[in-house]
Amino acid sequence: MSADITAEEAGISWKLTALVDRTAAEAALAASVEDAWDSDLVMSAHEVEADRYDPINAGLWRIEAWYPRKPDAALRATLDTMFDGNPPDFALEKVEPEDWVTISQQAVEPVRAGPFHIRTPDHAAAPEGIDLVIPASRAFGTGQHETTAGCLAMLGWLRARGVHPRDIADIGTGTGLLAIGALKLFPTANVIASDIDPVCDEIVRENARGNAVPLGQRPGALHYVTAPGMDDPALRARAPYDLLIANILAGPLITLAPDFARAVQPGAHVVLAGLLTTQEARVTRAYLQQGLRREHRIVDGDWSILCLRMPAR
Ligand SMILES: C[S@@+](CC[C@H](N)C(=O)[O-])C[C@H]1O[C@@H](n2cnc3c(N)ncnc32)[C@H](O)[C@@H]1O
Repeated sequence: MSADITAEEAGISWKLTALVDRTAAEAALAASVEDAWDSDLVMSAHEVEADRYDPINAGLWRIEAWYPRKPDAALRATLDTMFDGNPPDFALEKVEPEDWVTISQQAVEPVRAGPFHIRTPDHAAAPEGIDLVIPASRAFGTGQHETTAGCLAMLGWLRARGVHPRDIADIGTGTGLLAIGALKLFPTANVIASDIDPVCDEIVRENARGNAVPLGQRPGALHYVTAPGMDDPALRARAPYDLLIANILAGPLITLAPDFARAVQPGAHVVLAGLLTTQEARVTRAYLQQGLRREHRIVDGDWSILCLRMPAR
């Protein structure tokens, strides 16, 4: 690293780990969403399962958190908020930069999710199922993750119930997989996909071409924009949507609830993912407060995938 590049710019981050009881873990998760999620700390918590390597800590919760800078006063203040002035002793580990997305996508095996079969170009098409081809890339969304697979399964569930959306938005599209899947299921829909990360622009376009999905602003085509949340003229102009999909994270999903509710029409479905089962109640509450109703949920491991609906007039 050269002297004038900061550790953060070089991609170095710090991982914090601690074991706490369930009450402390749940209070910290709640605070991470409601009070401090806009800090740079990203946190998850999982109950420690009893196994032969760790029988003693079974029942405790392992908190894992990542911070993009060397731990500082701002981090201490955030942890004080999360743990009500009494944070546990965190073990600290420096994490060297790696292209985690690409690494996690190497050697990915084909996945079945709802009516879809997702594979890389190295694998053969399956004899049945809607074939989606997504090569490894620097964006999230190969179908391997529970949240992506759950969203695809939720699209299949909607289709099986006779839902035929015409105006679809996929917010936080990553590789574009959900938007492309939506177009395969609903081939005459207007589909717009967006991501806050500019790297997705080229990747979504390549994946659209690789799956014979036309790009453009007409029915049956995919339009892509780089934007945070709904903050883009094209996203606003195409509203109201009758299907909005967002696989992001619990904190942003809660913050975006009013924007999403404003962007959908009566009777519209909203598919949300990126939330742990422990975060489901808080995310659901944010959307119920905006007038939506619960329609369906899929739970896969620690992850919940929600389908909510704006009541028809
Ligand atoms: C978990 S990935 C999901 C990718 C893909 N939709 C899938 O289901 O696999 C979340 C994506 O949301 C994007 N994202 C995060 N916050 C966002 C925001 N406020 N607005 C738009 N995109 C966001 C990230 O850059 C990332 O690509």
